[in-house]
Amino acid sequence: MASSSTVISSEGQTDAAGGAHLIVVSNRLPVTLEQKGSDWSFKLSSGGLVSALSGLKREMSFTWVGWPGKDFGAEDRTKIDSLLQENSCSAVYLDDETAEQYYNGFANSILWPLFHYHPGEMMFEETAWDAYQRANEAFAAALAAVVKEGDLVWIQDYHLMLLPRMLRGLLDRSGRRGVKIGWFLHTPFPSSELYRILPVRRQILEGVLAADLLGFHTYDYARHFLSSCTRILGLQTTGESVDAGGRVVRVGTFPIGIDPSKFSEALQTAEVRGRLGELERRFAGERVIVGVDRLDYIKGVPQKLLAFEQFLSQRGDGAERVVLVQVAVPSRGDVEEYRQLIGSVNELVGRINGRFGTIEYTPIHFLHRSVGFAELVALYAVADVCLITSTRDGMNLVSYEYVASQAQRHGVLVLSEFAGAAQSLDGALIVNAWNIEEVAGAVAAALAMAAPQREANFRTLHRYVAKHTAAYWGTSFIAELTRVRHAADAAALLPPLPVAEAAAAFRAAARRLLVLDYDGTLSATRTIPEFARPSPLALRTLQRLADAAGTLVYVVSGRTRADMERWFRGVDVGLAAEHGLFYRHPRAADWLRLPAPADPLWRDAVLPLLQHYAERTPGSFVELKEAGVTWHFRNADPEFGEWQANELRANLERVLAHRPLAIVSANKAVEVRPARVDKPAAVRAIVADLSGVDFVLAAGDGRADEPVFSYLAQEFGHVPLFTTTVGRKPTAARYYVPDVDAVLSLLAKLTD
Ligand SMILES: O=P(O)(O)OC[C@H]1O[C@H](O[C@H]2O[C@H](CO)[C@@H](O)[C@H](O)[C@H]2O)[C@H](O)[C@@H](O)[C@@H]1O
Ligand SMILES: O=c1ccn([C@@H]2O[C@H](COP(=O)(O)OP(=O)(O)O)[C@@H](O)[C@H]2O)c(=O)[nH]1
Repeated sequence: MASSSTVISSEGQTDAAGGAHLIVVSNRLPVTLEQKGSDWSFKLSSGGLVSALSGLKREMSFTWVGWPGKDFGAEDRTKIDSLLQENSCSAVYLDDETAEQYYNGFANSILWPLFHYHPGEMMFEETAWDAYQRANEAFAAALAAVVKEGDLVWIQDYHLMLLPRMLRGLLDRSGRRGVKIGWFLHTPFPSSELYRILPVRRQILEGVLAADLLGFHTYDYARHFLSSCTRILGLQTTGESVDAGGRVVRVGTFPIGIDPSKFSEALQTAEVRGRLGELERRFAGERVIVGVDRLDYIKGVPQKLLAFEQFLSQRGDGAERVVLVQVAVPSRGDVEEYRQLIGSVNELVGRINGRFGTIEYTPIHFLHRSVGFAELVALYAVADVCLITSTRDGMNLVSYEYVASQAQRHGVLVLSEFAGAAQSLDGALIVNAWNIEEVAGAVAAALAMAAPQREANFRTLHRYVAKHTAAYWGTSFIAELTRVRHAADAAALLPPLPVAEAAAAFRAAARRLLVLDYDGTLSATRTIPEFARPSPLALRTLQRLADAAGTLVYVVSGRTRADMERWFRGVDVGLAAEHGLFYRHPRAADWLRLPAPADPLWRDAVLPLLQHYAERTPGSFVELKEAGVTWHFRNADPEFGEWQANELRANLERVLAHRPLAIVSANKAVEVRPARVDKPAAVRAIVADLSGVDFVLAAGDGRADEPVFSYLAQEFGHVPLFTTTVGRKPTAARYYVPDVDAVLSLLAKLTD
C-alpha cells in the first residue's frame, strides 16, 4: 500500500496505558524495506492487522517490535535499526532458514489452516515446530533486552503463541515481575474438537496462558479457547477466565475495527474523487460488485466466483449488466496451497468470463495484485455491493472499509456468517458462504434493494463502524490489561518451602506436629478414588517420622474411616476421616467423633438426587461414606460435569434448606456432610489434646486445606511454622512445594 516515511504520527495521542510504556509485538513489522543504492527506505505493508494497528498508532504511542521480513548483514542492520528507531519500530532478526520454517512452515502451514477449519491443509513437521520455538525464543530474548519493570507488552497473533511463556520466564528470572503481558488472536480459535488434532496442543495453550489478558474478536472464539483449556489441560474456567494453576488469566472479547476517518477523508481528496469519476464513467450502465481479499483459501474466492456464475446464469436476456471487480492481493506464495489456489481461481475466472462475456462486456475484472489506497477507496465507493464470502475469517476489515466508503451510495454489504464481522455488523445481508444458491440469491436481493432500505441498513452499519474503531479496540484492550490484577502477583510471590530451614527447625524441636492432607498431597489424584492408595515409599516415610521421638503425624482426609484404617494399618500416624468428623490419635485404638449435629434421615432425601445426576452424567458416580455422601465427576466430560455440578448444588440447596448439613464444592466433586464438620474443626480438636508443641508443619493441596493453614497461623504463630500448599497458587499457606513427590522428599529430609 501507500509508501510512507513515518509509520506513526503522534498528534492527539491518548494514554490508555495509564503512563506505562507500551510495546506491541507482531510477527511482521508493518513495513517492507527497500534498498536504493546504499540507502534504505520502506513502505507500509498490507493486511488487516497492519491496518488496525496503524489506526491505533494514531491514538496511542507505542514501540512496535517485529521481524523486518528478511535477514540482513551487520552493516545493513545498523542502518535499518536507526531508520526503524526513528519510526518507533524495532527489529527482531531471524536467520532466513528459521524465518521460513517458522512463518511458512509452522504459522502458515499448521496453525493457520487448523484455526480456519482446514485441517486437510495442515502439514505437521518437527523441523517447522523447532523453528517456531526458536523464533519465539528470539522474540523473547529481544524483548527481554528492552522491556522495563512496569511496561505493558501486547503480543499479536498465532505466530507468537509461545512468546508469553518464554518472555515471562526471562522476566521472572531477572526480577521484573511487574510487567503485564497481553496477547490477542486475530484469527478464529477453532472448536476444541478440531484444536485437539494439533500434536503440540498443550505447549501452545500453555504458551499463551503465561499472559495476563487474552483477547479474541468474538465470544465464540473465546469460548472455544476456554473449552480447549478445560478439555486439553484440565483447567477450571469461567466465562471470562482460566485458572492456570492458581494464576487467573483473563479472557475477553475485543472486536477490532478500522480508522474510518481515513476513508471519509480520502473521499474528499482530489485524487480519489478524480479516480471515482473515472470509474463511474467506465462502469456507466453497469452495476458493480466489489471483492477485496488476500488470495487465501479462507477468503472463499472460488465460492464467490461460483455464486457469481450462478447469479449470472439465473438472469434473463436484457437484464442490466453486472460486473464483479475482484482484487486478489497475492499472499503467502511460498506455501503450496496458496499456489494451487491461484491456479484454480484463474481457471474459474477464465471459465466464467468465457461463458458470459462479450466483446463489450467482461463480467469479472480480476486484479491479482494489491492496489494503492486511493484506488481502493474509489473502488469501494463506486461499488453497489461488496461481496465477502470467507469460509472462515477472524474479523474481515474489508467489510468495515466498504461501509466507511459508502456515505453517498449506501451500497449493500453481503457478508459471510463465517467472518467474525458478521457478529457485529447488523445491517449486512448475512449468508452461508458454502451455499452457492443462497449467496447468488443475496447478490440479486442486494442489487434489487430499494433506496430507503439501503439507507436504513447503511445507518446501522455506519454507527457501528464509526464507534468500534481500531483505536477503540486497542485502547479497550490496553485499558483492560492495565486493570487486570497482576495474575502473577499472589502466586509468583509465594516462596518455595525452605527445606533445609524446615529440617533444622524440626531437629531443634522437642515436640513436633505434622498435619498432612491425603489426596493430592501424600498420593497423586487418581481417576478412580480406590486407586489412590499410599505408596510403600509414602508409608515408610510416615513411619520414620512417627518413630522420631516427640513427633505426632496426622493424616487429615475426606476419605472414610474404613479406607484410612485399611491403608494406614501398622503405621503409627493419627488419622482424621470424613473431613475430621472422625479422628484417632496415633497408636490409639478408638476413633473420636466431632460433636456434629446428626439427622439420620437426611441421606434418604439426597441419595436419589445424587443418583439421578450420576445416571445422567456419564463418568460420574456417588461415593457413600459413613456420614457423608459425595458425587464425583472427575471422569465426566469437564464442561458437562461443571454444568451438572452447578445444577446439583442448586437442587441440593433447595432440598436441604434448614437441615444441619453442609453442601461443599470440592475438587471435581460435590459433597454433603453434617454441618460444622471441616478440617480445621478436626485439627482444633486434635490440638486441644496436645501441649508443648514447638514445631508445626502442614501440607495440603485443596480448598479444604486452606482454613487449616489459617487456623495454624493463629494458633502457632509463636513456634516455627511451615504451612505449604502443593502446586503454586494463591493460598493461606506460607510456602509451596510443586507436587506429591516434593512432599514425600521434604518429609524424608526432616528425619535424614
Ligand atoms: O502478513 P500475511 O501473512 O500476508 O497475512 C496478513 C494478515 O492476515 C491475518 O489477518 C487477520 O487479522 C485481521 C485483523 O484482525 C482480521 O480482520 C482478519 O480476519 C485476519 O485474517 C493475520 O492474522 C495477520 O497476522 C496477517 O498479518
Ligand atoms: O491491495 C490491497 C487491498 C487490501 N488491503 C488491505 O488489507 C486489509 C485486509 O484485511 P482483512 O481483515 O479483510 O483480512 P486479512 O488480509 O487481514 O486476512 C484491509 O485493511 C485492506 O484495506 C491492502 O492493504 N492492499
